[in-house]
Amino acid sequence: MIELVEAAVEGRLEPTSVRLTERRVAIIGSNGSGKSTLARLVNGLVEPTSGRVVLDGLDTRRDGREVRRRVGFVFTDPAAQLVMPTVAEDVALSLRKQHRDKAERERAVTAVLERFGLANLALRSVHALSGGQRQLLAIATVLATDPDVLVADEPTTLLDLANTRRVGEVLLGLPQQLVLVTHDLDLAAQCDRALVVHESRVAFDGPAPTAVDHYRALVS
Ligand SMILES: Nc1ncnc2c1ncn2[C@@H]1O[C@H](COP(=O)(O)OP(=O)(O)OP(=O)(O)O)[C@@H](O)[C@H]1O
Repeated sequence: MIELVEAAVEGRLEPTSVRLTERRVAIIGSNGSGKSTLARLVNGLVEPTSGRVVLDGLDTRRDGREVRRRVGFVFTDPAAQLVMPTVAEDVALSLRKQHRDKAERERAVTAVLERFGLANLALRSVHALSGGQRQLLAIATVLATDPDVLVADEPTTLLDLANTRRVGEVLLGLPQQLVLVTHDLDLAAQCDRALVVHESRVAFDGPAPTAVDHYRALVS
């Protein structure tokens, strides 16, 4: 469970208290409203300047390292997190701690790539992938570490319609808890709960379709 207790980031997010237990939680709202700040609080990338953020009993400020091990983060631009020359090497890098044995690691890499429909691209340079393939790979490398929670910050913003659907389906179908910051209101509406962030505070929190309507009304 993710819990924010009066968690605030000065100038970016007013004191916010929420308990997130649903499997798929969307965060929507205008540019600069505080969505990324809220999402980054969850994995300790941003620390609260007051209040606290707790993940399954772990305080993000006190237990930052353990929190980051349990919470995977996917960025808008997958290039930011793909560091190895080939697709297979990139997945292998994120599996190096779980599988120290090389043969075992290679089997695990194959399994991850198959799960995401990337097996035929294993030897491809990460620079020679389409945007959608690259984002799927970024998600695959994060999930390879088996996090309890996945936070994705506008993961479909750079993608075309088909890839937005594909990545959306992958994310919404995950067994892990998902915190999804998105401007894609169709995607947000499919979540189990959505928060509307407006002018640095949570202006609405409830069922996702209702939250989408609330956001539309706010900006109309
Ligand atoms: N590293 C930072 N240091 C200081 N202020 C920041 C930092 N990052 C963002 N901000 C400010 O905090 C506020 C909220 O930003 P945030 O990135 O959380 O918004 P957002 O809702 O995710 O926006 P967008 O949809 O444009 O990505 C903005 O006013 C922004 O300028």
